[in-house]
Amino acid sequence: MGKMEVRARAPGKIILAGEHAVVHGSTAVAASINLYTSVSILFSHGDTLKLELKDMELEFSWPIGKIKEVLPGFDIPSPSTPLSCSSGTLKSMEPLYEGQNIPEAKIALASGVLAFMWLYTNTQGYKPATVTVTSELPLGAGLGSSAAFCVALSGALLALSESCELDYSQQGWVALRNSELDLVNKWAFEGEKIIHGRPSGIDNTVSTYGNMIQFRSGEITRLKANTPLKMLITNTKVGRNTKALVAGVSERTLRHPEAMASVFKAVDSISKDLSDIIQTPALDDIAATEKEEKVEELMEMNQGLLQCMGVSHTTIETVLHTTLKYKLRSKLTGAGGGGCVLTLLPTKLDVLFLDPYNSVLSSIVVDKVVAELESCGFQCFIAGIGGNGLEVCFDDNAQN
Ligand SMILES: Nc1ncnc2c1ncn2[C@@H]1O[C@H](COP(=O)(O)OP(=O)(O)OP(=O)(O)O)[C@@H](O)[C@H]1O
Ligand SMILES: C[C@@](O)(CCO)CC(=O)[O-]
Ligand SMILES: [Mg+2]
Repeated sequence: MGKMEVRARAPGKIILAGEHAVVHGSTAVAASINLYTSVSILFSHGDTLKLELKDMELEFSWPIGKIKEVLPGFDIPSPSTPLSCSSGTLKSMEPLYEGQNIPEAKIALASGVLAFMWLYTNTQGYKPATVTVTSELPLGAGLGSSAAFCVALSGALLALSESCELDYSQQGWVALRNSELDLVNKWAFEGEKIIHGRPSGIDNTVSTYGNMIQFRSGEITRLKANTPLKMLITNTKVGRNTKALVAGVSERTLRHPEAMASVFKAVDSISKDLSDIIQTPALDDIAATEKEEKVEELMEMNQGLLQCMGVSHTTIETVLHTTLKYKLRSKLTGAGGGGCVLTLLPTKLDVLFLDPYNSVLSSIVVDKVVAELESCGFQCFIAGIGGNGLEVCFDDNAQN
């Protein structure tokens, strides 16, 4: 007997080094953060498929007949065979959101809705259901909201399909087996392609498996972090979309192939150095401080190269200058063009974390820099780094 209901949650991420260059074959390093996107699916007996995006107060509803018309051929879904959505199929899916009145300001959501529809029909066919999405992640801000959405959705869909053999009696959040995570990751990548155009796969991979990873051309190395990194995250609140930024870097690469190849090669070395440093244990406080200084320097170098790629922004530059006044180094994270910036908080600042969600900072320096950044209209927070990846829950009573 299959299960009727499931919830899945997947984390967002920060990229410590290597964004954009990773699309062109360089190494990158990323870690999960403790902010999640959750998807719940409840099969129903009606003849509609509903998608509720709770945070945006948006609700989509399609008669099953309409879905069959637009996306024929999924009467027998094949959840164990990840399939790419061709550009022709994407085009033919447009009528699905045309009648749904997406407000102009939220039009970027259309690609997320199409990714949903592709993943749903491929794994569940035309079953009526209500799918509910909630997220703690800011959308389009560099923290991997698109990947967390695709991973949580693929996780929930596969957990309800025959390709997963799960023990439904388990209580609370449970992890899937590695082979199942591999399948979720492949499906989430297909969703990311619909949203991003040309994703490297790093975001969905770190969201699926969690912790910290080194990633190069689809090859994953799970890192054993021996360095506790504390990062301040500043959201410039300037909206942007990853697809356009990734395309912009590719165009620059076509115009200046040799120069950009050198930039990507430099980023590759930075990511590898960073990965080595993170994995080497520090034997005493002096060694720990030296390691942090190297991390800071590598972040600063990576930021310079991101500027070469054309993905910085005046607000990002403001964050860099503001933090530098306090001798703190920063770099953009994710696709740039606005979005979030990371600032390393060295342990010597003696930062105290009392609560992972509402972190209370004891450091005078951090208090001052946060106040100055917030006076510019930015939003600062500290997230836990390197936690679990995708988890699912069949326990109807569990709320969190
Ligand atoms: N909770 C969600 N519900 C529906 N769609 C979502 C959700 N989260 C993300 N998306 C889709 O992903 C898009 C944002 O993805 P985008 O890749 O541009 O930014 P990001 O993933 O937040 O940042 P980055 O890719 O730099 O890490 C949204 O416009 C929407 O289409
Ligand atoms: C900009 C990018 O490198 C990271 C976005 O988080 C795109 C990708 O790797 O898919
Ligand atoms: Mg994204």
